[in-house]
Amino acid sequence: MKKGIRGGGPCTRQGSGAPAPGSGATIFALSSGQGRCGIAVIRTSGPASGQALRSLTAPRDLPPARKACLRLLSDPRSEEPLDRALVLWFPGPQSFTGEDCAEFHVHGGPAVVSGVLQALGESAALGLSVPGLRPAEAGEFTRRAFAHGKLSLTEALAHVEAYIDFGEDDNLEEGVLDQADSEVRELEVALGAHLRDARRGQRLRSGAHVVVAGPPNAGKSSLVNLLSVWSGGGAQGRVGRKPVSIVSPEPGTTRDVLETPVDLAGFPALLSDTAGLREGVGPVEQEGVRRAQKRLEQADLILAVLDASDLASASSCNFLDTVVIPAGAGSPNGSSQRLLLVLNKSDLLPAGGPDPSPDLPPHLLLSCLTGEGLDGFLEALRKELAALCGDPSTGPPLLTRARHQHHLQGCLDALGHYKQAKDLALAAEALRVARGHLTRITGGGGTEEILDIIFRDFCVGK
Ligand SMILES: Nc1nc2c(ncn2[C@@H]2O[C@H](COP(=O)(O)OP(=O)(O)OP(=O)(O)O)[C@@H](O)[C@H]2O)c(=O)[nH]1
Ligand SMILES: [K+]
Ligand SMILES: [Mg+2]
Repeated sequence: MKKGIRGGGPCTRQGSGAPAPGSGATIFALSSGQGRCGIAVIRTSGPASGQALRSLTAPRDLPPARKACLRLLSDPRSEEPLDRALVLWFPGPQSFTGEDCAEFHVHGGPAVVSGVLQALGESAALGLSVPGLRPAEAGEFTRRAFAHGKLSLTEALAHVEAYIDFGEDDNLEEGVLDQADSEVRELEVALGAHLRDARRGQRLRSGAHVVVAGPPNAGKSSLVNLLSVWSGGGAQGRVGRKPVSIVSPEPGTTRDVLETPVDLAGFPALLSDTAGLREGVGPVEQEGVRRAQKRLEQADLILAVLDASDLASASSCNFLDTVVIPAGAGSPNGSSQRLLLVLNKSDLLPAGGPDPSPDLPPHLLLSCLTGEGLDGFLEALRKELAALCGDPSTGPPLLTRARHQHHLQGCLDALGHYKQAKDLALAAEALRVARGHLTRITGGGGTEEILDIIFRDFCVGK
């Protein structure tokens, strides 16, 4: 029954000459197998389907939607009876193609079938009451179904396979390939987005890397301690954690990277305090600066801290130029590193005075000393983390399992092979591999569903 795929030969990946979908014409075709069978199904698709149905069953009205009714079919021109048949009316968009469709289930003898097909064709030729009715091109029903979004990707792949396996007769479903190409492109985009989500899922499980950086004495360690206490529940009245970093008025207090696991608004994070970034210092502090810079590169989120009352200093300007501005303009390595700019020590500014830095990139004013601006800062932080980790309550489903990631990547690779395949057999094989990966993610059901489609639409193996 199954012939297996063909290699090379005339079977190249070229589209059929079938008209573009949605050209407005109403098409008809025998959609069950040719030859002797108990019941033959003749389908129409397009705006004149209702009229076609009425003209063959005159003087009766359209049957109720999607209900099989027994009707006497007769030739609209000669009024000669053709057959007693079951007819079905599928008003679009709830139909196979998405357009108005009609089905005639006639007794399968060749005389009856050709009589009905002829009647449909003649009614068009005579321009009786059914304008624009013509025989369907090969694959045209499927193409229309695609055009109206009626075929899922799995179905599309099944159609392509069916074409390879069974399409050696005249009923070539070539048009389906163009559609499969565009479906594959869409799928590639969607898979790429899901794979990027995979990193977000990892962050959600193991914590985002949040690195506090800035020039010396900006108040980085003060902010780390504040967050650490707050995340320990201090702000909610529970017992706070002990401060972890040494705070002092002496610039260059923090010399090493200090890590604290914290829970920020429900998001796990690894918070790193770092040495103040400056040049021209002794070897120990220099090493601290080197480590700070290394840690910055690994950050998912940079909390950039400046002293709001010291924005014009060389170290502030240098930090803005080398860290803040480049991150704002999109990180150099194209990663999804984010940055939140905090102007600390707002208590040192004149009360209610103008923003000291209207020219800076978007920023928040905060005082670690008085707690002023803390709520706004925490809310901004929560948003950043939600963007990084994916908000489980609102975001897209996260890929948290490595197995999913593996199969998505496998599918994406196979789609790449599909696009490069010069030969239809290789293209189909790539699609099989791609679909195999997908069904392993979605779990079961795939093969049965696909066989269903093959048998329904291609009437193979009756
Ligand atoms: N007025 C005021 N002083 C602050 C504020 N935050 C921190 N300070 C003070 O600023 C000084 C430096 O604070 P740190 O937290 O040690 O600053 P740092 O950025 O970690 O400094 P280094 O580790 O030396 O780079 C300390 O004396 C803090 O008490 C604030 O919001 N307002
Ligand atoms: K300090
Ligand atoms: Mg410090």
